[in-house]
Amino acid sequence: MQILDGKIASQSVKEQLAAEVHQLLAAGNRAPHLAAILVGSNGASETYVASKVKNCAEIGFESTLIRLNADVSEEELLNTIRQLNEDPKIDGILVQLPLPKHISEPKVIETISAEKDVDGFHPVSVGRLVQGLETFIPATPYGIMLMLEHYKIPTKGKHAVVIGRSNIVGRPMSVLLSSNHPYGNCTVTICHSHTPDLAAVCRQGDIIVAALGKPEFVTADMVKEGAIIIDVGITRVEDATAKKGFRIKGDVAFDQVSPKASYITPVPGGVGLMTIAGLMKNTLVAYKRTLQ
Ligand SMILES: NC(=O)C1=CN([C@@H]2O[C@H](COP(=O)(O)OP(=O)(O)OC[C@H]3O[C@@H](n4cnc5c(N)ncnc54)[C@H](OP(=O)(O)O)[C@@H]3O)[C@@H](O)[C@H]2O)C=CC1
Ligand SMILES: Nc1nc(=O)c2c([nH]1)NC[C@@H]1CN(c3ccc(C(=O)N[C@@H](CCC(=O)O)C(=O)O)cc3)C=[N+]21
Repeated sequence: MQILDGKIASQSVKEQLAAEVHQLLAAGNRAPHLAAILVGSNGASETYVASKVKNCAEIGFESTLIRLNADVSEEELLNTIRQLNEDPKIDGILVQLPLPKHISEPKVIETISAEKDVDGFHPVSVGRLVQGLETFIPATPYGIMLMLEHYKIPTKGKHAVVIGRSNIVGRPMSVLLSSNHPYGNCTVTICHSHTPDLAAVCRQGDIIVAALGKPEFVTADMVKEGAIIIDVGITRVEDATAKKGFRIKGDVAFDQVSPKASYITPVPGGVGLMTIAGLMKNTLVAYKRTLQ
């Protein structure tokens, strides 16, 4: 069993990005610039956005964090996005999800200019992904592909079982794994809450991507010997003995599943870090298009 270390793999991606930014700056160009919008304050979202801002600084990107109150009107949020769309100094725009209930997420996502949609959530980006055209790939599935690439794990011809069909993880993941991509060409089964006998489906998986948001859902009896296990889940579970009063748990029962796996991603320290690397790569692409 080998652990797929998100720290090592994301560091390698970020070093490549930093080197590229260094060259661009030396040639007299401005720095790539990511704008992140955070509506309200939610502990987990705060952590992710802070991490995105910190990663931008590490690789030489500029970033702007725009904080809006939880009771901001939908129109005000849309206007903020429109201003960023028009701003030539901004290359990528990200609106942290989830949003408060009174705001329509699809409306917000469609308002972001497709050229700056570094999250890859815009219908144009999704359509291009499905058609196999060049596009912004949603950061988490992109990060998983980068992880497979870093560790050179062959996927061709394998049966991949993806648990979860969300727009941000499960659905785009299933599209990528089934696509004609160097780390795709899998036969994919996508599962959700109406899948009968999920355990039996999982046991057929040479690769399992767990993205359902239920801590330690995938247990050893659901996993084929030698399977590749990608754990996307991030759930904060209260734990009085932990430093911050909570622990982060993945969707896979790591201790019992890891002895059966050929490769497995830990949580934390796995897919989450690759997600940020994917976002940074998308931002650099958006930036480079503005130079042409
Ligand atoms: N590491 C990272 O970078 C990221 C981690 N995450 C984490 O990944 C997890 C999933 O996130 P996200 O996709 O946004 O979550 P959603 O809640 O949007 O989607 C969850 C999906 O899992 C399915 N599901 C839920 N329960 C079951 C079940 N018992 N059996 C089978 N399928 C089930 C749902 O089915 P149905 O559609 O039928 O409701 C749904 O399709 C969360 O823990 C989240 O925090 C998310 C983004 C990035
Ligand atoms: N518009 C939008 N884009 C997103 O990409 C997006 C989003 N909304 N909403 C929420 C999810 C979640 N997400 C994560 C990013 C980084 C880690 C991450 O860095 N995890 C680390 C640290 C975990 C921790 O300490 O909390 C790890 O797994 O080791 C996790 C999860 C991005 N998301």
